Amino acid sequence: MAIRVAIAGARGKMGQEAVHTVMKNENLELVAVLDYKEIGASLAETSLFPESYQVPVYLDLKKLHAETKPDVLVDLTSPESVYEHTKTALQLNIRPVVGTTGFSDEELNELAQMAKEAKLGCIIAPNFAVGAVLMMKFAEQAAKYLPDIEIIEMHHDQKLDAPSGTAMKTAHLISNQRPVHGQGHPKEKETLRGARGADYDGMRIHSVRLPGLVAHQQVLLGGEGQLLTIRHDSFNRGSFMSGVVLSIETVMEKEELIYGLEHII
Ligand SMILES: NC(=O)C1=CN([C@@H]2O[C@H](COP(=O)(O)OP(=O)(O)OC[C@H]3O[C@@H](n4cnc5c(N)ncnc54)[C@H](OP(=O)(O)O)[C@@H]3O)[C@@H](O)[C@H]2O)C=CC1
Ligand SMILES: O=C(O)C1=N[C@H](C(=O)O)C[C@H](O)C1
Repeated sequence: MAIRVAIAGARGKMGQEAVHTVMKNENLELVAVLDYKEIGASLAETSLFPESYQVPVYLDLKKLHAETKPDVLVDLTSPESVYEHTKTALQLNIRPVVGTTGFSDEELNELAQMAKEAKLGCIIAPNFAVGAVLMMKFAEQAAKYLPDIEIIEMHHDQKLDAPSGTAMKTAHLISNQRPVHGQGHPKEKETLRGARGADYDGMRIHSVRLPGLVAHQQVLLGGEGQLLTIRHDSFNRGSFMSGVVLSIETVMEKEELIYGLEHII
């Protein structure tokens, strides 16, 4: 039987790609989309999708659930709405697959507790691209040997959160491998605020936003007389789709929250 999928954020850059991916996959059925603006009764009524996409649009997740009974909610919305969507989905027995970034640690902990109590799968993946997951894992390993690290993430200029979820996840993985320590000269002083980037346990994160970019990150690991650079580039949003499908399939088999695609690939 096909997995019944609902998508929140279907009009967005990732959402549109995800809609096409689910529609084309015979093991998945797109039963509804969740929006927060009046865009018509069905996806086909928007100019974004073909006439054949007769997928109902809901403004309320509870109503969506009552009428279309999805197994999974894929969230590709905004940092402002994702926490409430995920919480409500878990309360309604819908398994969340979340690509939206911008969670606080407290929110992640609370959702993990909810998923555990409900024995419900929930996957939160800051990056669905397999190459990006490898980049993070390689950086985590390399940090044992080269613990002075700066992360440079580069994204399109429509991105709402900084640093990116991927940079935060990378820093989180690396921080398990290296002692917290300051980097650069102990007496260094910024003459322009922000010049040294954000500080994550002494590691520095720099966020670049430019038109033309999609999603790119490099991790710079410095040692005496040497530099290791680990870089990943997503050139289009198709790069994320195999991870979205894998997450939808896998979340059906899980009974807890999983944070990061590295736990399921
Ligand atoms: N995990 C991963 O691999 C990836 C994650 N992302 C993350 O996914 C999220 C979306 O990215 P992207 O597609 O580029 O962003 P977009 O801004 O292009 O799309 C977001 C869409 O969500 C809609 N939206 C906002 N709030 C709600 C709501 N409450 N209910 C339903 N829809 C809503 C927006 O509508 P409107 O514009 O009208 O406000 C918009 O159509 C971001 O957090 C981004 O960081 C992105 C790429 C890969
Ligand atoms: O907003 C984006 O585009 C992306 N967001 C995710 C993030 O914040 O890491 C994943 C990817 O980098 C694209």
